[in-house]
Amino acid sequence: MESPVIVAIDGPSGTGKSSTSKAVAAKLGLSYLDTGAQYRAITWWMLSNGVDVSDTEAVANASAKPVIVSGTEPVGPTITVDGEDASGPIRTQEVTAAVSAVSAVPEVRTRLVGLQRAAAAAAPDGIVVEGRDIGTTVLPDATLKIFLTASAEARASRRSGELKGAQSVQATQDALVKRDAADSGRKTSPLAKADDAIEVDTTDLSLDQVIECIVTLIEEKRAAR
Ligand SMILES: Nc1ncnc2c1ncn2[C@@H]1O[C@H](COP(=O)(O)OP(=O)(O)OP(=O)(O)O)[C@@H](O)[C@H]1O
Ligand SMILES: Nc1ccn([C@H]2C[C@H](O)[C@@H](COP(=O)(O)O)O2)c(=O)n1
Repeated sequence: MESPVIVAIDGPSGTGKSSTSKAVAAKLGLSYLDTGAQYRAITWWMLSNGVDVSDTEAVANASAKPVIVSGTEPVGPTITVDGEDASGPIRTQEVTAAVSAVSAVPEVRTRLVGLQRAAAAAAPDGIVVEGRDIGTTVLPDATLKIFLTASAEARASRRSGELKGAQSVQATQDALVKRDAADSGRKTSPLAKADDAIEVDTTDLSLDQVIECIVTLIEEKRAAR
């Protein structure tokens, strides 16, 4: 029997990690894990439970409390916090504005990295895991590591399409760049490309082209085993 294939997909915000990872996993019959959703979920719990997210010690002390469960089916990934569906609330502007501060706290990262490694170990045929530190820290022995990039302009224009004009493209771009700087600048496992990751610049590629490129790279890795 073939050993499970583990794919790490990292990169800055809005480069297409979620859309690409879900589609690749669905095409190849693999599980899928959105680790950003887990950082958002713990942030939502902190905000909902009156924890001051700028107080590192308070966040660290509370980090073991929420029960976070991720469903890894790529066509319908789920996330619950203390048994409650969190898929909507974790996408609010309030959570987006606070998530970088919470995810910089080492105790939060230790807790979630444990969940992420457990999910990868439990995936029967393999998994596509997306985030910021998957190739560098969470799954350093992944079969394939991809680092997605795209220009700030392309990423802002993609996100603005989703927000349907609720925010100007420039404001969206400023927020993306600010979050990337915080995620890249933190001490504990910052957003970074692993030395052995393949960089794919998606600025001028359609989503289908990116998906095809990564499926091909996985098939090449499988054939070489
Ligand atoms: N290659 C592409 N061309 C055009 N649009 C794309 C491409 N890839 C993704 N998109 C679109 O860009 C938006 C952001 O994509 P997605 O949510 O997958 O990015 P992400 O890297 O996971 O972002 P985040 O880190 O903020 O969660 C989505 O609307 C998606 O449909
Ligand atoms: N492996 C990860 C995944 C995510 N984060 C943090 C940093 C992001 O700004 C935030 C939200 O992620 P998104 O939903 O935009 O993918 O979560 C991290 O630190 N490490």
